Amino acid sequence: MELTDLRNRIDQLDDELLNILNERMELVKQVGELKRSSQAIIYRPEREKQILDRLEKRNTGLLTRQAIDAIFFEIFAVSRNLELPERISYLGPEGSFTHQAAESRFGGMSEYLVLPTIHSVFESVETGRAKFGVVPIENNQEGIVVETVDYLRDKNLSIVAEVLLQVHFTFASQSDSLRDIRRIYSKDIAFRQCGKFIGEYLEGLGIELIAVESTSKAAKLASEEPDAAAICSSISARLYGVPILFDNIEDSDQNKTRFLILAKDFSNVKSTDDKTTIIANLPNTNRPGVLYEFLKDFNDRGINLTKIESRPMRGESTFRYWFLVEFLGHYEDPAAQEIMHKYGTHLKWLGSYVRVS
Ligand SMILES: O=C(O)C(=O)C[C@]1(C(=O)O)C=C[C@@H](O)C=C1
Repeated sequence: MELTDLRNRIDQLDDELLNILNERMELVKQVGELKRSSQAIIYRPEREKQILDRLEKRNTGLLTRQAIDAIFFEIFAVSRNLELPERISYLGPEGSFTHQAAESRFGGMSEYLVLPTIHSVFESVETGRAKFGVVPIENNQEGIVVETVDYLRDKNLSIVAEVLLQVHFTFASQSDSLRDIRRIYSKDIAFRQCGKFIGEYLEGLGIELIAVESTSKAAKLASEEPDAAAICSSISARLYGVPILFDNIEDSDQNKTRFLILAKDFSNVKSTDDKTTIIANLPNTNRPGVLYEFLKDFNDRGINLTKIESRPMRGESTFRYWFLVEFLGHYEDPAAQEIMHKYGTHLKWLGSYVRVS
């Protein structure tokens, strides 16, 4: 077929797609009306997963699961906006990896509130300025983001969903020569994740490494200072117009960051593959065997623990800890319920949500 013929055929299909999408939106609008009259929750990640899983099974064409996810997450985001526009806050500035994570779930059309700290994201959701908040919780090379973990304990927000993002760093600077660069801005975690690149290319050049709150702040600073560079995401380098000198400079290509979507008083319906996050404030953690017995309770019930993170009890003179614990399954599963009842107020349930692997 000739190019014009192909394009004519594409135009015809786009017309059909548009009609079908509008037809879908008519139904979504009715769902929205039903939900509003019963005060039901608009965002239903487990329903979205069900749709995506079903489509993947039916799919016989060229689209990969990743492509189906990308297209349909955008459709869901538009649908939710039609049902009820909801504001989403995220750890900024614009162009941060958290921004990317937020857009992957809430699409390009949602209203976003860009906030400077993890604390301010928690606060915006607590006060209702945003319906959802997006924060990083861990990186698979670097470990936990302690600020997020500590606020999960101290604030009263629920986990709605998790997002996994493959992280790539770029080295961007207005300077064409590495010898003219005097300082590099980035987040401390990013400096550590790009250790090999820094060692190979920048050692001995007397360059100062300056840690700032986010990699996009680093890009912004590098856009203002010609003798500076940033280790940042490629979106933020582009956003601030800083030329990229090297791409994918991270030590490991397995580098993934996990983000959480938070909301107030939120609870997901069970899906086929859930994860649960709780805080454990165990009594008498200094008595031998307390932690062992707690973990054994999970093992005895066949519950797969996926994470246990110790954090110090602040304001005490001894070394005592509380734990962030994650396990596979939903909070409503009988085995999980048994543990929740056994430990009562010593456990705080943060959320059960669709697991992303
Ligand atoms: O099924 C619903 O509950 C809807 O609101 C519809 C819909 C969709 O677009 O399919 C939109 C938002 C929800 O997160 C899940 C699904």
